[in-house]
Amino acid sequence: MSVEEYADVTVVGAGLAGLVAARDVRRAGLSAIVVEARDRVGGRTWNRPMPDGWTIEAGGQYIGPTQDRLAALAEEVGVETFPTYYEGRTTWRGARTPETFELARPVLDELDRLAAEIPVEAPWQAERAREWDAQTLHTWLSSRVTEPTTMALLRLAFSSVLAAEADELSLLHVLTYIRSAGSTSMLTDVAGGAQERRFSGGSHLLAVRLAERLSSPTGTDGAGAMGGGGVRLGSPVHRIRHNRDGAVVEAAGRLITTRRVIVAVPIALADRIAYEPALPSSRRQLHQRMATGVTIKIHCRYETPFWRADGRSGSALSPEECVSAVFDDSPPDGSYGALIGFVVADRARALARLPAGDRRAAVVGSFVRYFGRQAMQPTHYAETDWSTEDWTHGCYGSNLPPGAWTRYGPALREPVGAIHWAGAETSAIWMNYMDGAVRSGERAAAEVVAALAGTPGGGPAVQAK
Ligand SMILES: Cc1cc2nc3c(=O)[nH]c(=O)nc-3n(C[C@H](O)[C@H](O)[C@H](O)COP(=O)(O)OP(=O)(O)OC[C@H]3O[C@@H](n4cnc5c(N)ncnc54)[C@H](O)[C@@H]3O)c2cc1C
Repeated sequence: MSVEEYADVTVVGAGLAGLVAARDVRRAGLSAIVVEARDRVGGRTWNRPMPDGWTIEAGGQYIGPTQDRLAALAEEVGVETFPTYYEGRTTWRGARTPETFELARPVLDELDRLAAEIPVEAPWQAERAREWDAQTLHTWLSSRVTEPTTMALLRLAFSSVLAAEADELSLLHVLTYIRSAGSTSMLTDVAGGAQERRFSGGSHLLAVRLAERLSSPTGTDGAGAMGGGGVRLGSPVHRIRHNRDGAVVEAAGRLITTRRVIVAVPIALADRIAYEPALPSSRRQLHQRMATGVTIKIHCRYETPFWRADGRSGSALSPEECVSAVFDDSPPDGSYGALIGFVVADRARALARLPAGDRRAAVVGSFVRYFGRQAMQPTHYAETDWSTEDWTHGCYGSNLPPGAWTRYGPALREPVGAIHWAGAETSAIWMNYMDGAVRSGERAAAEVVAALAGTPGGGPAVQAK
């Protein structure tokens, strides 16, 4: 027996995108139910409790300049930020020549110039869209860079940002990504870039507090009355029956009749839901091409941030190490030391094939080569392999291979009857980032509210049974 419910709007997915969409729908006086597969909210933001009593920020954690919608949300729910520790020198490991970094600069500048030609809302309409979408980032880099260490550096920069190798990515996708963030340096930098600040208590608090407000029995969020609804955990949606006027959303143990649906899940996961009638072919094909990145996030905790005494920032990079990017993740008071490391793309695929003991040895080995023998014995060690998370499949976000943006890009945000699309992947600004997730939720809610304005309520045209 399923629980039968009604809501003006049903949101699939209680990540930041879905929760923000529900907030805005309810602010417009409509009811909204958020249906979430996991037994927690937050999706790719996650204060993950570890068995030995510590908590790690396993998912997205940084906020930077121009991420204004995320900043506004943090202010609204009372979560403060603090600067990422970045004093001292960055540690580099790997072959380099005196020109390695110098030769990369003009290449990055050219990418920034090309990205500026992209219409942010419609990359497929760029004048050179077909030409750029017909090649991988690697093909393009190979036509510009002959010096091997510069090539390795550039491949490292993009694999760190997109969690995919340069030969997996359409050049148009990479340019779209750069355009959506503003520039390559916005993507890669700590100071002045996307890694500039962290959230006190973790970014997961944003989702937790939003969900608390949505579930509040008083039905208010401090900004005026809200429509009813709430968040239903442990309810994976497996089917949506829909037409122009409404839908029935079927989740484990639930049947929700609704006037509009907002699907706010990673695009690859949107394909796990059955749609009746079937989605248009362009939308379906987009689902099948938008592949998640591959990342294993590492946390190592130490008694002290010992690298600081050595004049090191705790940031480290290497095209040769298993852990190719590292940051200081210690608390603001430095009361203990913490490093986070990112194992991405081909390195993550290789690491995931090893048994647990060998994985730890490979990861800690990288930290030791970066910071010396003191890194050998972390007091705590954790890996989060997002590819094994059944309701995420990979991270940080999703990417398109050659030929997909120009063929299927227009389907990215186009509603299908009563179904609207949100999620960080659908944002024109800060695509694949938390800020993009917030923006996408706001956009999808505005679409739905506009679509329902002036239409009579009282139940959809699709029957529950
Ligand atoms: C390791 C890592 C590091 C990152 N670093 C950063 C960073 O520093 N800064 C930054 O801005 N971004 C970062 N990101 C990306 C950022 O976390 C995401 O872009 C953002 O959180 C996505 O939010 P979302 O709501 O679009 O999707 P999600 O958070 O993925 O939410 C989707 C929700 O839908 C649920 N779901 C899926 N399928 C179903 C179904 N069938 N039925 C019901 N529910 C379903 C999922 O369980 C999930 O809760 C990082 C991500 C990861 C994983």
